[in-house]
Amino acid sequence: MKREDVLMEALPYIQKFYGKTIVIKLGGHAMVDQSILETVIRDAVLLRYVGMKVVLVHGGGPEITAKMRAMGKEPKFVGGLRITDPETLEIAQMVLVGKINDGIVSLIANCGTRAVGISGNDANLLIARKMEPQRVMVGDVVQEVDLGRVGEIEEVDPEVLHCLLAQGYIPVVAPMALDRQGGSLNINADTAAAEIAIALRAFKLINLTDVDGVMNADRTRVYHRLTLPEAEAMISDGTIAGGMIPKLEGCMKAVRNGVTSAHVVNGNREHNLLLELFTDEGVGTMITL
Ligand SMILES: Nc1ncnc2c1ncn2[C@@H]1O[C@H](COP(=O)(O)OP(=O)(O)O)[C@@H](O)[C@H]1O
Ligand SMILES: CC(=O)N[C@@H](CCC(=O)OP(=O)(O)O)C(=O)O
Repeated sequence: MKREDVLMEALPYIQKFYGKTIVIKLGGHAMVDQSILETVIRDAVLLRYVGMKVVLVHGGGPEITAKMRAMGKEPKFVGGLRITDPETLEIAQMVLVGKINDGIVSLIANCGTRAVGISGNDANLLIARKMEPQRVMVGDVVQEVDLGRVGEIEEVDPEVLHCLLAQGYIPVVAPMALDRQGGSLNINADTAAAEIAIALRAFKLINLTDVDGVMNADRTRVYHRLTLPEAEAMISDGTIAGGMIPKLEGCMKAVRNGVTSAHVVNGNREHNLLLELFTDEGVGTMITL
């Protein structure tokens, strides 16, 4: 395809998305290569300059895991959620807020754009309550597992994001929340991104991760489009596992609550964000009603 054709293919999409809000979730597994991360950030800045309101929500699971191991702690997950004792909460806060959030803001600044890093703790953005113990199968027996300081989002106050977007800043959000007593809770970043997309009445939620999209059970095929019933069936029959569970559940909740489409895209391939948004065929999985 000629270079001018590429630009012309993008035009109807640029027109359609102009002025719309897009929430981009940057998964920890999509941030392992610094040079690719830099291209993702440049793509996000481009979206901002073609008129979209861009909000970034980031994860950092692999880095939290690495830091825990370095401190002699073995991470444990239930349904893709990290069991978070008080020490793990401190590590998560340090990694997510102190390191990753700050790093993304700096990368955006390097692209000549102003970003503001916040966490869900700021300005009542995310209010959560401690998650109820989860039932898990251990052998043939159902056991209840307390996840510790893991939060379930109860309320989102998007005012701070509206203010930042109106002033032209790119908000960069770390997935923490406060409970009603002012204590911090660890929030899965996919869930945080979905709730923020809903509260902002975003047009799109894009999940950047390390696989080409939602795949079948033996991981040989990527689904380019999924409806809610299809996605639900894949969760029930166990095709969806680990970190993909909160991701797909977040996408489904977003779509059920007014977000036009939610996407799962491989963020480890350069410019996939632009290709998903601005080409006819896209590159990942698009989830719609
Ligand atoms: N059906 C599925 N299709 C694609 N990926 C899946 C599926 N089920 C589980 N996964 C796993 O989900 C992972 C992505 O979730 P996660 O590790 O939490 O990523 P991130 O850190 O980007 O949020 C993939 O690397 C893959 O191993
Ligand atoms: C409760 C819970 O699991 N919180 C996540 C927060 C970070 C995250 O979600 O990072 P990814 O997007 O890279 O997976 C965690 O501690 O790993």
